[in-house]
Amino acid sequence: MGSMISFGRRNYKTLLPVVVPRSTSPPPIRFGILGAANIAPIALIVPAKSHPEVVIQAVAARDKARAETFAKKHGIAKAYGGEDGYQELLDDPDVDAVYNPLPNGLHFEWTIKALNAGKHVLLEKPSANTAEETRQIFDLAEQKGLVILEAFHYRFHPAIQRAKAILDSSELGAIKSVSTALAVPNIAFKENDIRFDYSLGGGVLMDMGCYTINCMRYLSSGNPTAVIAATSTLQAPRSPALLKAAENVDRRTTAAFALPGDATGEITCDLGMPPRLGFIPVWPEVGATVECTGGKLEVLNFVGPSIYHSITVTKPKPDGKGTEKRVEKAYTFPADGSATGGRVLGEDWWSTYRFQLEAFVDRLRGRTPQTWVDREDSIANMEWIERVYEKTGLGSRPRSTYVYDS
Ligand SMILES: NC(=O)C1=CN([C@@H]2O[C@H](COP(=O)(O)OP(=O)(O)OC[C@H]3O[C@@H](n4cnc5c(N)ncnc54)[C@H](OP(=O)(O)O)[C@@H]3O)[C@@H](O)[C@H]2O)C=CC1
Ligand SMILES: O=C1OC[C@@H](O)[C@H](O)[C@H]1O
Repeated sequence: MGSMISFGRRNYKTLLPVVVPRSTSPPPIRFGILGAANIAPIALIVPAKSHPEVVIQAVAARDKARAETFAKKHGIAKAYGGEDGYQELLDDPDVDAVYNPLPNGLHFEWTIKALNAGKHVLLEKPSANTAEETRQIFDLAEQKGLVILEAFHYRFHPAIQRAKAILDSSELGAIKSVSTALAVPNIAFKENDIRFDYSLGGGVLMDMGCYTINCMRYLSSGNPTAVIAATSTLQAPRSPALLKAAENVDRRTTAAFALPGDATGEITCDLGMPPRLGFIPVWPEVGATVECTGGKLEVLNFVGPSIYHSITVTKPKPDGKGTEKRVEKAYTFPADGSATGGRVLGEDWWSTYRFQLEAFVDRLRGRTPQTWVDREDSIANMEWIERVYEKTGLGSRPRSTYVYDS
């Protein structure tokens, strides 16, 4: 009963946070959003309400009326729209940082344009269509002295960091295998979703697979040494009009990896699991399992842990007779400040996105963020996405045709 109440309280506060007063000195960082994307409220607009140093200043949409409606709904001062709307937002001197939640295939072009306009960028995952594009994005950001972050929000939450700390301690011994999964039922996305359009960088490996690869790499503290096998099931839209867009688009992909130290890795991602027996709805699957020489660690809901999660450790009993289980939750960082450089950081209702925003702002302000997803991490993640696509035979998503003067 108690945990039901805290579940309700936590999630209520996440969705409807108390709006805190904005800082005056220094003035808040003013964000502009490229596209009236579905994810923008959850990933930035709501988290910003409880951050005193952030203001959502502008939104741009291809359709001006859509931008205006979105701006009105979310209390955003400026709305840009039409053919030049995105660029006008980038050229706005009242915008300091840009959130880029465009379709994957447009991440490269609009992040390069944002950096060239002198804006810091919070960039949605996956960072681009290819590792080479990701490298160019980070090169330009470094050259310009701007902050760029691939929005792997779950990495900023205490839950995944606690799981990693258990693995890094001597408690469970060496890692033997890591498997990660992210799969949703076929009612989650419509057939015409950007995720099913190859020309926009679609495919489950890009969308959900980027998390499963990232989490596998994070928990195993390194990069795979090889893709052993990979298989995809293609998206098969019922509407003939969508067949062309869905060409080369994987709906489900599984892959097996060799990991350092003779360990193995496995990922599963699915954007449209069919109902069992054709009519029984299936539950989403969001988990990570790590088998170690001295036990097992399981993380339930590593992607959205602020909603609910569990970290389960199973290991042999000290007397060797059977196993014992321990279940942990980590909605906050340890009170002793051991994970946060001595400072008190966050609330139990902070979402992954709120923790991420804190880190992004810290970096912009010259403070040390609690954690970070750095250049090499983002590049390697794209590299392994491409290697899996190579193994499935589907090939990387199309390289951007955008050419800029570097
Ligand atoms: N961090 C997270 O938890 C999540 C991240 N994401 C990532 O965010 C990005 C957007 O996802 P999501 O919000 O679900 O997608 P949406 O389809 O809701 O948003 C994409 C936006 O892109 C704009 N756009 C520009 N050009 C095109 C085009 N040719 N076709 C379609 N849209 C276009 C649209 O903006 P306009 O308003 O101008 O029409 C639209 O609002 C993806 O990269 C995805 O991987 C998504 C969900 C969760
Ligand atoms: O968090 C997420 O879950 C659903 C996905 O389709 C989305 O793109 C991803 O970021």
